[in-house]
Amino acid sequence: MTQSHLTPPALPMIDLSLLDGSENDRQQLARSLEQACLRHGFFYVCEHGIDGELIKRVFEQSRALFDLPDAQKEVINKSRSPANRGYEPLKGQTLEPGSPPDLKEGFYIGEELDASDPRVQAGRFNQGANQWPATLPEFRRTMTGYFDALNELSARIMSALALSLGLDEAFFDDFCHQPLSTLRLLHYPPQPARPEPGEKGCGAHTDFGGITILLLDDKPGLQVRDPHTGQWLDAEPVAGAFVVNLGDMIARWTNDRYRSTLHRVVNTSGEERYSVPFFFSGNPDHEVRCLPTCLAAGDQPHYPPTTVEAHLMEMYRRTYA
Ligand SMILES: O=C(O)CCC(=O)C(=O)O
Ligand SMILES: [Fe+2]
Repeated sequence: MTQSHLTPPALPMIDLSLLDGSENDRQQLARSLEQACLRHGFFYVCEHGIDGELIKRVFEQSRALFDLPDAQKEVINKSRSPANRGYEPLKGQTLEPGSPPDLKEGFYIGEELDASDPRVQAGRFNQGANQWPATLPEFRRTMTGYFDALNELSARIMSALALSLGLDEAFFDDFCHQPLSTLRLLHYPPQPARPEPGEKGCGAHTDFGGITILLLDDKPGLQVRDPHTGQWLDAEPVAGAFVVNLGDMIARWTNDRYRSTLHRVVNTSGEERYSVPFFFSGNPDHEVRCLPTCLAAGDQPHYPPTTVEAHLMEMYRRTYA
């Protein structure tokens, strides 16, 4: 056994199967999730029910995509898509203002909506068709299967979050209905021997939306800033578990009781690193407002109500400005 197996993970582990257990189990889940959200806003989730074979295929297809010749990736460049779907080249995003561009390439997938869908006709934010790689026959089916599975998993995690906040488990059902979700494939080449000052795989940032479910390969690199000590913790991959983190919307719901947490990636593994974040942002029309259980008597909400769509548009505007 190597040393890393003996070191407990830096972040708490949440067993999601407790959601289907006894009342005691559900209380245990609620309390451990509450602690995880208050302490880090970042945690591992195991017993999540997602098929390991599907996860294997997602990584295979992701690798195959990034291995395509540049010319084939260019044909499906994200800049050709009104819904922000497709390929984002290396250094295409700068998540940490003032730092060099991120040393990663990416690929964005969302719900497949054709031009006749009312949401597309109305020009709603990020809604539309995907751009699929023509030369990878298994890619679309694999990613669509994973996308659907993670929408369901997200809804379960939202139920658990509701319990952790003293709410009915169905509280977020309206939020979870017809959600706006983004599946993002990422590839981080090894950092160059002499990186630019401040150069990272992914600059320090918080995620915009509701929750993020992050699938990691076996390479380290993800670092999470401890909100209480300011230290950067290494979030090592744990086989069979996802990393889940709270996005910026959570502060609006909870009046800053739960917060999103800064994180970044520095791929010093010396090898290629692949990860697959899934951003669950919920129903675009859902109104995000201070939760009844998060407003003590005499307190005022720190944020005015907004909608999911308005919140996301504002966050995108700031990052890609
Ligand atoms: O690759 C990772 O481990 C993290 C990616 C991430 O934070 C993001 O895409 O928002
Ligand atoms: Fe992130």
